[in-house]
Amino acid sequence: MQLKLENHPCFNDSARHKFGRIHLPVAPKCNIQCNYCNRKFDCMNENRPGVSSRLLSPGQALHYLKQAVLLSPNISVVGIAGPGDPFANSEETMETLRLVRKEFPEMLLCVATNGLNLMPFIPELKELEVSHVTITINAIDPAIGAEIYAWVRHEKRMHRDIEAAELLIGNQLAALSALKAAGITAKVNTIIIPGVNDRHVLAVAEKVSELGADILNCLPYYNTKETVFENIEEPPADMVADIQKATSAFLPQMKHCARCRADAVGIIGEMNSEAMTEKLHEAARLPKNPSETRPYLAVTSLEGVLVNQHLGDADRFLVYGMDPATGTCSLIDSRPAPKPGGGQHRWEAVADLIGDCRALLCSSAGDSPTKVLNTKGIEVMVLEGVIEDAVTGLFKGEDIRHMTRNSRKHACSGTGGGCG
Ligand SMILES: C[S@@+](CC[C@H](N)C(=O)[O-])C[C@H]1O[C@@H](n2cnc3c(N)ncnc32)[C@H](O)[C@@H]1O
Ligand code: SF4
Ligand code: SF4
Repeated sequence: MQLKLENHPCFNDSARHKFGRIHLPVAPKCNIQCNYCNRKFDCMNENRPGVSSRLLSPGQALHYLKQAVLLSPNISVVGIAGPGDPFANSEETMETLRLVRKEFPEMLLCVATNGLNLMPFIPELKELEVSHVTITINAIDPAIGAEIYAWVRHEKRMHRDIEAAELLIGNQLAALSALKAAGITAKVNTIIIPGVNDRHVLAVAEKVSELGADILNCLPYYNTKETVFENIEEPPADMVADIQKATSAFLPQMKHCARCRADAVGIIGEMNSEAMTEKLHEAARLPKNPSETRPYLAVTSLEGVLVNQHLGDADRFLVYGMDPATGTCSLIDSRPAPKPGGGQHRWEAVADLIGDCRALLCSSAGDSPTKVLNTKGIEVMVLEGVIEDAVTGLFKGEDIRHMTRNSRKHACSGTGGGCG
């Protein structure tokens, strides 16, 4: 199938009023922290990068896409742009791209990334005919990069200061060259941050043009609360225009970027419609794999109010269901746990016991039971808090990462979403 590359509304100015894009919010985590990005808040009226009203699994995303194209048949591009970084969630990202490519052979595929972990995936992106990739490159000088990035986490190691910026910039530039070698159209996003990199954008443009970038998107930084840069003013329009003019000596410019949400859908610049938002929320309420029928959630709890018991200590599993008519959750069963001992067999018995549950919620769990339950299709979610809040949130497809115990370890596994 010949893809119609000219129909991408972000890369082709003349296509933007005719064709729409859809962002599938399947990538919540990020592997770096930009000092201007906060993905914690979502307000449906807020149109900024890094926010998404729901998160989807790859299966849910495919279901949503099928509904979305019925409502908006002019969608020509499926993109993954967060809410975090596609390649900090590489399994979910690649699985989503595979599912979409299989079901929609004519669709343009697009990803927007910080580029840190892009390189290993370029061969498969090429194979899947992902035609457009955006890398956000805000600096090529590590001293300036060190002011923009609080930290970078790569291959299980944390990096800070100049070392972090050097690693990130090195990987970004190498990935850009590799994208071009693979024949993929590459856009570079550079966020203009007054007093930080505004005098450096020209140098970025020159370097990325040398490496073969196809188009540059110099977009104004958006002032966002609860970020390191929250006291920096947004750049005035004339600063943005001057930078775009100067950098056009090196590269064609994208000037109509709307700094979209990670769940943006439809024509660029228009708000998501209510009907579309309802489809997104509906998809998020489905089981992670929508073709599975596992209607319940299992919980371990000492007293039946809080998720507060280690899986290994559970003497019974509380099973919760949701009444789709009323949207209310209730306890439907309490199932005695198999007796301790028996190693692997005990966990297999637990998996059978709660085989109608899509996930087990507990305050901690060992690697071995987690593995057995995962293999049987039951997700083990380690979290703490009120049972009712957790199960209602999960059944409704809401973001409950504030309850997960891992979320307290790394600031950037917070909520939210956006693209480039
Ligand atoms: C939310 S990110 C998701 C994709 C990927 N993590 C990245 O950074 O390219 C999408 C785009 O939004 C931009 N962005 C995030 N917060 C922003 C802000 N406060 N102002 C302007 N652009 C922002 C990012 O720099 C990136 O170009
Ligand atoms: S999601 Fe994108 S913009 Fe936000 S911290 Fe990660 S890389 Fe930076
Ligand atoms: S954020 Fe900019 S590049 Fe990304 S989809 Fe919106 S308009 Fe296109």
